[in-house]
Amino acid sequence: MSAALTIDSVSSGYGGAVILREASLAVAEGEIVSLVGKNGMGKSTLLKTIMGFVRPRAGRITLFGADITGVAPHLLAGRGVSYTPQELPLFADLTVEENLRIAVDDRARIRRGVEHMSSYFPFIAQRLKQRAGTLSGGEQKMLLVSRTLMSEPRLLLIDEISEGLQPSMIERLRDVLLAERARAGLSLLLVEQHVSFALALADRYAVLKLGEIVDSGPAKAPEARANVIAHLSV
Ligand SMILES: Nc1ncnc2c1ncn2[C@@H]1O[C@H](COP(=O)(O)OP(=O)(O)OP(=O)(O)O)[C@@H](O)[C@H]1O
Repeated sequence: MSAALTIDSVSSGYGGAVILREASLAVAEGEIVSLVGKNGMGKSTLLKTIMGFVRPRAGRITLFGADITGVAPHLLAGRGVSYTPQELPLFADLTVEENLRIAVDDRARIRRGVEHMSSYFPFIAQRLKQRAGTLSGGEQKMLLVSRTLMSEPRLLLIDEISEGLQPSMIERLRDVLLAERARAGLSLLLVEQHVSFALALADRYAVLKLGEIVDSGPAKAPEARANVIAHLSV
């Protein structure tokens, strides 16, 4: 399997603070990797460094074989990667439909995309004219995931999407992301605190501790859950 993403000995940080310390991780094409770790270990920083919001100080990042180390975020758009940050970047005053249109500019694709996403999240078809800011927190997250999927990324980076979601929404989200992987061969790097969701969705987990990947393994191995919980509790 060829790599969708490789992070090779990448260091980065903010001002004088070094956060990522020669972190290395790869996501194969079609693979789902869950990145777990305690608060403040650098998980979001890793995603932001991949996306060029934080400049790498050392190391190399490749996307589908092309070197993207230090490439600015706006230049990454159109290269098949899509990023869902922890903060919800929706336009609160725009309608559901207008928010979805941001992902695609072709009318036929918008129509097909809205239909497809509504098959996953029926509220979308029912609330196309509702302002996004008036949706519930969970619905806003589903709208954001829909918008991201409508851009048909080959690699999706998602930061803590399960936070604040009720169990049935989390299960729905897991099913949707697995369905999209099966349908479109999507690769996924997921930052997650919700261990059950992280392992149920992923092929592989990786643990980030003080800016380094300190453990990784198959997510469905019998010992995976205990390993991850041990890392999160010490
Ligand atoms: N813009 C910033 N400027 C300075 N320091 C920052 C900035 N963003 C994050 N940090 C610091 O970098 C460290 C890693 O933060 P990061 O958000 O990457 O961790 P995380 O593992 O995603 O944590 P959490 O699980 O709490 O979201 C933290 O100490 C944080 O305070």
